[in-house]
Amino acid sequence: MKDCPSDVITDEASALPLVRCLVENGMPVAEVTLRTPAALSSIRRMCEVPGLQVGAGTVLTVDQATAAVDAGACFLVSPGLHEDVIRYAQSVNVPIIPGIATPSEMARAISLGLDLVKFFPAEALGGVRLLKAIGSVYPDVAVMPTGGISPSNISGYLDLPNVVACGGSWMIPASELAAGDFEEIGELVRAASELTK
Ligand SMILES: O=C(O)C(=O)C[C@H](O)[C@H](O)COP(=O)(O)O
Repeated sequence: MKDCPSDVITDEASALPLVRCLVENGMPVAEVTLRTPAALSSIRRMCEVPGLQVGAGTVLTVDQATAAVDAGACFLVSPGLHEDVIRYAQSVNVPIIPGIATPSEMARAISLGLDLVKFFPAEALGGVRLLKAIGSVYPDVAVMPTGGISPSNISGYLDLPNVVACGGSWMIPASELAAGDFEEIGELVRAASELTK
């Protein structure tokens, strides 16, 4: 099964019910983006619950990376190649998945010792067509596309041999999360995890 992590939390009170909802509906990995003041405390609370691997996303600086690791994040995700963040993650042995958008950035990622990158923002860049072309020349680097992925286009990505996971926020809509509608979120999560089997 390829995993599909996701995404933004604005209120740490949502963290624990969200973890239960993700785990019960077959989602073993979640990325909490560091885009809200509640992100770090949410990561901390989510990590207390077994059954879910919680990572931090939108990690742009070494300070953020350090805080995320201190909060318990077991992987880090960045939108681009932040070399100081990559070196920090490597120095503390925490998996880092930085974003690449071109063959040159892929080459740079390889020279930094990476064998897993994010392809971001996937749909805006050219989607499956561009990723297939990049994968044909860098087949040994595993890729996690994110950005604009949805139930209508995810299978095209998952079918590519170098794609090991996809990320997306569609299964946790902000309005449902704010309203605490974990029934609806659960349905979307279950449907998403079915898509990856
Ligand atoms: O900044 C990062 O490190 C990220 O991981 C970005 C997220 O992957 C995308 O924001 C998800 O994109 P959507 O599914 O289109 O909402």
